[in-house]
Amino acid sequence: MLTLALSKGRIFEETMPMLERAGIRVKENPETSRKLIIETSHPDLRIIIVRASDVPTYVQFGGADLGVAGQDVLIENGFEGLYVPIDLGIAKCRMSVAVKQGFDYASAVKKGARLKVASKYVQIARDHFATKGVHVDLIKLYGSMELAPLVGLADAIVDLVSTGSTLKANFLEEVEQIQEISAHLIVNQAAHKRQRASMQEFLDAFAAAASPN
Ligand SMILES: Nc1ncnc2c1ncn2[C@@H]1O[C@H](COP(=O)(O)OP(=O)(O)OP(=O)(O)O)[C@@H](O)[C@H]1O
Ligand SMILES: O=P(O)(O)OC[C@H]1O[C@H](OP(=O)(O)OP(=O)(O)O)[C@H](O)[C@@H]1O
Repeated sequence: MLTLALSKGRIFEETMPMLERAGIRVKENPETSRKLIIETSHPDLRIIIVRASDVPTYVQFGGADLGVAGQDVLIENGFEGLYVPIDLGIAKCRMSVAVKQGFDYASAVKKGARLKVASKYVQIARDHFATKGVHVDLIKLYGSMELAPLVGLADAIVDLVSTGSTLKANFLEEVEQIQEISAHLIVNQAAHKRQRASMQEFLDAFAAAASPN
């Protein structure tokens, strides 16, 4: 039996069609069921439902053999113990820097100002500003990052952007794109070595269903 870790919401919704293309049906809908372990129509595959940011942890420590996680979560978590074989091309968005409309980010950077940056993605933010040579004070948040510049908590945020409508609704603007993000299949390295044959069927199914960039 192999265990696949998924998070509720867009990762689950966008992974389902991939499994269905391989003829695998999931027996419960996590949006309506309270169950955290869900059987599939495949006798050798079950799904566990965890927080998006916990998917790499479950896979890394063997609580799951496989998982689907965004690159944002992977970069923040680190890749230790993980094999990342397939860019699934789902949950596509980008990691960006955003500021309050009217804040002159370019000249603040040019002047060498020290910026207060709020983000859930502190590792990505730290690396980005270090590469640019910009001094920042990082403020770790767990959600609603868009609020931080509006109430004076931060000059800028580092967050995911897709349509841009969340930024627009909160009078923010995207001033820098850090990187494109999509969800990847991740595999426990030890499980991959041990169970290569039984895993290959699922790796092939995901590879066939993936639509990478
Ligand atoms: N607006 C978006 N459009 C497309 N993909 C997105 C968007 N926002 C996030 N994602 C991607 O989908 C993944 C899962 O996002 P989701 O919103 O389900 O979890 P989360 O709320 O960020 O995680 P957690 O519950 O752990 O805080 C993210 O890690 C990211 O890779
Ligand atoms: O550019 P947009 O299309 O508006 O998407 C961007 C929003 O999407 C993500 O939030 P998400 O939708 O995951 O909100 P949630 O974490 O509250 O579910 C992200 O944190 C942004 O707030």
